Amino acid sequence: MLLKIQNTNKFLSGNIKITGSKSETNRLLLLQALLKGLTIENLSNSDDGTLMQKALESHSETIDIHHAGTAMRFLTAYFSIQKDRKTILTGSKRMQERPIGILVDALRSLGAQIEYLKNEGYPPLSIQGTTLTKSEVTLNANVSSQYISALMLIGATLPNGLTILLEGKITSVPYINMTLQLLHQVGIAATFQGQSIKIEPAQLKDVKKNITVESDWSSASYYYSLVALMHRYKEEQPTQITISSYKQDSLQGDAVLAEIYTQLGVVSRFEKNKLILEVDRSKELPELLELDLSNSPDIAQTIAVSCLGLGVGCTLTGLHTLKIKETDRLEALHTEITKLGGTIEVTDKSLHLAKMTTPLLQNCTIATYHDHRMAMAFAPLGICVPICIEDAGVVSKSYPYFWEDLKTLGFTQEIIG
Ligand SMILES: O=C(O)C1=C[C@@H](OP(=O)(O)O)[C@@H](O)[C@H](O)C1
Ligand SMILES: C=C(OP(=O)(O)O)C(=O)O
Repeated sequence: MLLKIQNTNKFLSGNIKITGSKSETNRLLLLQALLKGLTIENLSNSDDGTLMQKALESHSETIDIHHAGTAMRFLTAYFSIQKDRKTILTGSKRMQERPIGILVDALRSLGAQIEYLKNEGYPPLSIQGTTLTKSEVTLNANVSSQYISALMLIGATLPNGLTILLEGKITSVPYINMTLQLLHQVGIAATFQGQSIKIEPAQLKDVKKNITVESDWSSASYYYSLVALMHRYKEEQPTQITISSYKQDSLQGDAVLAEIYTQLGVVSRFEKNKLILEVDRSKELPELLELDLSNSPDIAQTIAVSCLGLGVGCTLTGLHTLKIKETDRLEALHTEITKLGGTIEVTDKSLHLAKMTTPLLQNCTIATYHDHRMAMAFAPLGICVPICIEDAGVVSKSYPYFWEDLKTLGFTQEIIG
């Protein structure tokens, strides 16, 4: 579906309800499968969450998790400990290009029986469930934190618990802390200090616990971007978006958005569990925004596109994980920002966008490369120029109602192909 979107009113007001964090959802679903008695509210309605839930309920030998990175990594660990069960875990073409060797090596060193069915180091995997007998593992922590979270989630089921020793600079640290906090919430003792994580063994009986998932901050980023772009328009244009349900003490690292976007003229405040976003037109925008996003890689595309639309230059570093996500996000940003008239340079771990001084090119068609965040990151530019988004349905990976929600904010949408 090729979607042409724009917001000619230059008017932005509305209330948006976003469902639970997909990261928290997929951790809690796995813990629920191990613990029983755990109930979860405000689950993510994302494809990734639904696929995870179905995979955990399935009795089939072959399980296809499509594009869901967390499901692939977390379920590799989960099926490794399902004694006497054989599982073939596969995913989309892109998933078969996303490396998993570090996690497989770590699980094998603990006693897991995992074989590669196609390419060494990549899904699909054949997993023969067994009891993992060892209790200490060392792995490289600089490629994906999901490998570490996967081990943490099953750690308490091992007879002697699990000590995870991390080598190198740890990436996406808030996601590891999220896993740690959720383990604590379900009563599993765990610590994370320096380069070492320790999970105590636990009797995984009925926990009788109800957890309400906070809404997804990565999804909230597109509204921060929209409000920031209103900085371009005159004083009289009302701008207020309320999004719910959020917490001031979030487990999600992407909550750092609130702080980052103050630099781009967005003021956000809490009213109970509602987050109210407004534009601060008196804010003088920087010439250049410099950020290290190694702790919040999923908001890199949103921020780069906000800067493009606002005519702010940006240097984003700590982006080494972007090349192995749903697409090579650095290359994808390079191609699509160039189409709009921007000047951008990328390396394998950073990007630099020059301050744009000419208007954005109109009616560009943005390719999305099977990446939900490419579609959603570029959509807010519809407040500046008419823009076409290719394969718009791709948003369902994390935010299936994104286009409907955008419509309620006055965006017109026309399917043109
Ligand atoms: O653990 C998680 O829920 C996630 C961790 C991050 O991945 P990396 O650790 O691979 O950067 C993030 O990009 C992804 O969307 C979700
Ligand atoms: C990278 C992402 O997801 P995953 O790695 O879980 O596929 C994402 O949602 O941006």
